[in-house]
Amino acid sequence: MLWSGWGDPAKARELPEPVRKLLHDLLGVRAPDVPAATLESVRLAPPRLPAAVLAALGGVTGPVHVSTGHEDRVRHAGGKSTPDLLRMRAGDGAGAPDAVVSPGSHDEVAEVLRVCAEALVAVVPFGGGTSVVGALTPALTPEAGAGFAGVIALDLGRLNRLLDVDAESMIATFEPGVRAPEAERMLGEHGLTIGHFPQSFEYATLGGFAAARSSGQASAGYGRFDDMVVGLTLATPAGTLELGRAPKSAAGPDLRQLVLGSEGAFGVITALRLRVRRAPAVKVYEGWRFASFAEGGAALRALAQHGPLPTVLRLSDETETMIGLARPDAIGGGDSGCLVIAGYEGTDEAPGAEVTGVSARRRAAGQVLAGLGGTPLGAEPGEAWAHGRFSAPYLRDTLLAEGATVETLETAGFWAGLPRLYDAVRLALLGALGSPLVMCHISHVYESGASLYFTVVTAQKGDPLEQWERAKEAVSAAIVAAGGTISHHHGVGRDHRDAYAREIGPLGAEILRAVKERLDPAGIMNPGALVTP
Ligand SMILES: Cc1cc2nc3c(=O)[nH]c(=O)nc-3n(C[C@H](O)[C@H](O)[C@H](O)COP(=O)(O)OP(=O)(O)OC[C@H]3O[C@@H](n4cnc5c(N)ncnc54)[C@H](O)[C@@H]3O)c2cc1C
Repeated sequence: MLWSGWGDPAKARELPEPVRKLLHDLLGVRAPDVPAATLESVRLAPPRLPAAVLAALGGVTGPVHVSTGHEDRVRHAGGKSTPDLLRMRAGDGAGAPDAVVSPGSHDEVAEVLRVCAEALVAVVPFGGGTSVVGALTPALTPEAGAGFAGVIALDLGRLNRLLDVDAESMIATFEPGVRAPEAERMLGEHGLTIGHFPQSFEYATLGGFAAARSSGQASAGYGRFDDMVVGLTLATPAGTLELGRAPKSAAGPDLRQLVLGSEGAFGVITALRLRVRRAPAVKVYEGWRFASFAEGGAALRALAQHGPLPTVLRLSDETETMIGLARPDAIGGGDSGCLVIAGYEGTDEAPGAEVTGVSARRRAAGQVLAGLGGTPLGAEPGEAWAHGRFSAPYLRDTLLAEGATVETLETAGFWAGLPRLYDAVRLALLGALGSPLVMCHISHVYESGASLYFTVVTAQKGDPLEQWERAKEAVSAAIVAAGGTISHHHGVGRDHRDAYAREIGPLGAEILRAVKERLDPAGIMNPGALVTP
């Protein structure tokens, strides 16, 4: 992973000429005066951890799995939000932990937590490091500086095994540090899939998906990640929680839901039992055009409420369609109207395929889309989307280097309130940034509502971090005021913490604090994330 950007540097993307021209002519983007920092030049505070603590941690994991090296600290200094990348490009390593510790088992995790609680060392569980909500940077917030002897990143990369496949119950048990492609490869050997394909698929881990309540591009067919977790193990400073002994239960509130989305603030997920599906034999993706976002939205709602649901269902608004963002390999060559991508995964061979098979669902969904004003565009847009589905984030690095800030943000609401939410976010962004390019799509649908996912591109003016923070504040306030949730799938971290507290109200925030105090009495777990200290 590129330390100051996204992904494999070999996959870096050139900016298509029409996009470059648009940026310069329409948005007034100009290349920054100062070149981006090199890894070696990133400024870090001297590591604070006392030698005795480092020795105790090394005694748990083996000294080779405790690092205070410059590169390790830089690589764990934050996630991959645009502010994180701007800080890295400016050589600002203030978010870096004092050490990176890599445990190899649940017991080692539990023991590291014990050592850290005793020595008052803050612990940041670190999966793939792809958080976009400031969930990995406690050192940047005053509450983490105060009172702690230091901060460690607890890198879960060594917990990378598939532990068990129960083919009868269709459950796979994983360690949390398995990256998504590796999880799919291992399950593929059993003819199975998780079906979770977020845009961060190449680098994010299963533990991170659970801890941040992630949702993937095929959520219409496979569900959100939190729907897939049937059981888990959580190591906390107060002991271990084992949760989930049946697919559903009426035995009181479901404590799994307290762990899902807990973002390392309560403990460390050390094992996950996931509901899995048969790997699809057939995958078909296609495009449809609607005249407007409202008409396309009505068609998606009909599919969500009355079926049949495609596996992938995504609707771009007019601006996103015009730019061609759903087809990142051909960006700049967009079209008019609003593009829908519908994908169908499964088989045509299994019993009942005449109703639930790929062909049957595609035919029936096609009738709904056509009946509600959609024009079929055939396979080409669908295949272009599938081909470029993980490549858009690479463009962000190119845009940052050009002097444009590009960032994404998302929310969700009930169908009836969605148009108001859409307008509120757009207005907040236009008000805060002048004349940015604002694009939106719907890619997660439910019977009662959907998510809205915005991509914003703007010329950098003054300090780009401050510029974005102001815009983000305005948007968060607009989302809360318009009745949306502060996050459908990115999570809370530090960036959304205050808005989340407003969303759940003072009593809700107190409940969270009480849970944290019980599981993490010393307050060492990812301080400042999720829960207002
Ligand atoms: C380019 C890009 C595209 C993205 N696309 C999507 C998308 O399509 N859908 C989506 O849902 N998200 C997306 N994200 C956000 C991000 O990938 C998700 O939040 C993902 O779930 C994070 O996983 P991770 O392994 O990288 O976790 P990290 O970023 O390492 O950690 C995220 C949070 O979880 C905690 N954590 C990690 N592992 C554990 C564990 N084992 N136990 C306890 N806490 C833990 C961390 O402390 C942190 O608070 C995207 C991010 C980027 C940069």
